Amino acid sequence: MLPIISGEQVQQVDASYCSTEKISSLDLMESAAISFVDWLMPWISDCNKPIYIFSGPGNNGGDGVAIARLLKYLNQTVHLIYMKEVADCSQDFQDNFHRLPNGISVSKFDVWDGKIEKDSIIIDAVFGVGINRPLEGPYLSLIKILNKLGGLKISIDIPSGLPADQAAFGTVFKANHTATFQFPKLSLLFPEHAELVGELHILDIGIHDHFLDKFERGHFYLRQGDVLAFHRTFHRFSHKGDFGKVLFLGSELGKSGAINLSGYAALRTGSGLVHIAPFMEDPFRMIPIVPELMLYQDSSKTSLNQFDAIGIGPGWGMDVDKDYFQSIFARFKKPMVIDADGLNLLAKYPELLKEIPQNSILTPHLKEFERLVGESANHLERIEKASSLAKANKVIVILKGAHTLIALPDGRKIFNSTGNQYMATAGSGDVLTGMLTSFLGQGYAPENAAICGVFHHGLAGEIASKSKLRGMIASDIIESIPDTFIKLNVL
Ligand SMILES: NC(=O)C1=CN([C@@H]2O[C@H](COP(=O)(O)OP(=O)(O)OC[C@H]3O[C@@H](n4cnc5c(N)ncnc54)[C@H](OP(=O)(O)O)[C@@H]3O)[C@@H](O)[C@H]2O)[C@H](O)CC1
Ligand SMILES: [K+]
Repeated sequence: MLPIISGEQVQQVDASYCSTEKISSLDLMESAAISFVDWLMPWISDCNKPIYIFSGPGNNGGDGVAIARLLKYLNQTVHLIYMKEVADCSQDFQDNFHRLPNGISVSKFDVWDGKIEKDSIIIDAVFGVGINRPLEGPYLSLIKILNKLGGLKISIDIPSGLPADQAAFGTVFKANHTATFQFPKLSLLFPEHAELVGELHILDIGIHDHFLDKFERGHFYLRQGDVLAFHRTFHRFSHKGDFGKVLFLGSELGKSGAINLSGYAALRTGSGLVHIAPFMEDPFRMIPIVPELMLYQDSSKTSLNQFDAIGIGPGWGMDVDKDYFQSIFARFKKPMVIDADGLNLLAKYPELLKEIPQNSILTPHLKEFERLVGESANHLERIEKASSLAKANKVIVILKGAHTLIALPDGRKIFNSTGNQYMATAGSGDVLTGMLTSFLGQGYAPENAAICGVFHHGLAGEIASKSKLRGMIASDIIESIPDTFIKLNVL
């Protein structure tokens, strides 16, 4: 998995990479500029819109100047506005400035006429990871002007004004797209920064992952190439018992869709046998959404250990009896998945947290998480609280949302890269519960089940939303689960 290093460590990684590869920092800036232009050109080459690049005094500004040159070579109309005397800018900025070809309109900000043609493309290269204080003076004036404009606005590496590892501390450029180099900076993953970052793109500039390893500080980014290694393989003699027997408890009357979705998702994730146990006097009267689902009647006296994994919480409501809830932890001694009202009940009876079997997986969304651990000032605090909850109770906490966080009991924090806004639909969480429970039931180590469940869930959402967009529903996500295994070549 890709380590997410701090903004300060970026310079050290650059230096280590440049000295090992025997290249200059200017060469690395050139790689960054080339990767940016290669990424940008396919979707702007036909529109022929003027491009305005705003360059600050550091290497982020230097990237902007190098990009101005490359775009000019590609016959684009480029305006470069720089902020500080060239002699006071970083060396790589200066070297690039002196390489600018003719035909680019170049202005210093304090004498710039302030005109930006309608429908232009704005590229923000004012500050990168070197920002160390809130914007003020001309920088603040500029970003305020740019934030009022519409159109396509792209930040290089990080929206200017946003610190790499903390919550925003003042005015920040509002990008529609952020193209960040090599790895995502932590603050780009915070939900409260979504409006500043826009769509996030990670551009490879050639620095191999192992240059980041020695700076690793417990945060990781989960990419497609990482996931295969977490999967179990099965052979042609495997039978349905090998694929696990799982159970979903619950769903009060009127919410039986929840366990149906979880159960159906577990089947599509590969579970051999899937049972659902609706909270009804006669659970056998329920007709499951697919005939492959089996019905089960639970009582607070019977052991659940015949199952390989169970999922609890979806559709429960808050009327569930505390003794019944508590009995589950005594009757099932293996890792389980706890979601939705299962989490709300834990918030109501926090003394039960200690009774949860070790390595169980808790899957709160932000609101459920707040009920469990209280309010957080920002996502940084939330990430730390999730990690503390995981460590203190020896459970895995999956904090759902864009870039879902997996907080492991050993302190590692993993951010997911799959999924999109269309997954914010009723039942999406029930599907995740089903997938996680399925992986646990298939004998995956809980950490691997969490990683695979979260990644495949997001990927299934991406695949399903391609044709459905806003009309995507949770059942569509389930129908796309098999395609995720095909895409990852997990056979
Ligand atoms: N491997 C990579 O990811 C590469 C990244 N590159 C790019 O380089 C930037 C980081 O460049 P750096 O020069 O370290 O930082 P910035 O460009 O963000 O600028 C820092 C300078 O700005 C001053 N500063 C900081 N905050 C403010 C502020 N609020 N107002 C005014 N000035 C500010 C600071 O100087 P001070 O002495 O004034 O503190 C710095 O001079 C990275 O983001 C990438 O875009 C490389 O191109 C190559 C590879
Ligand atoms: K920037």
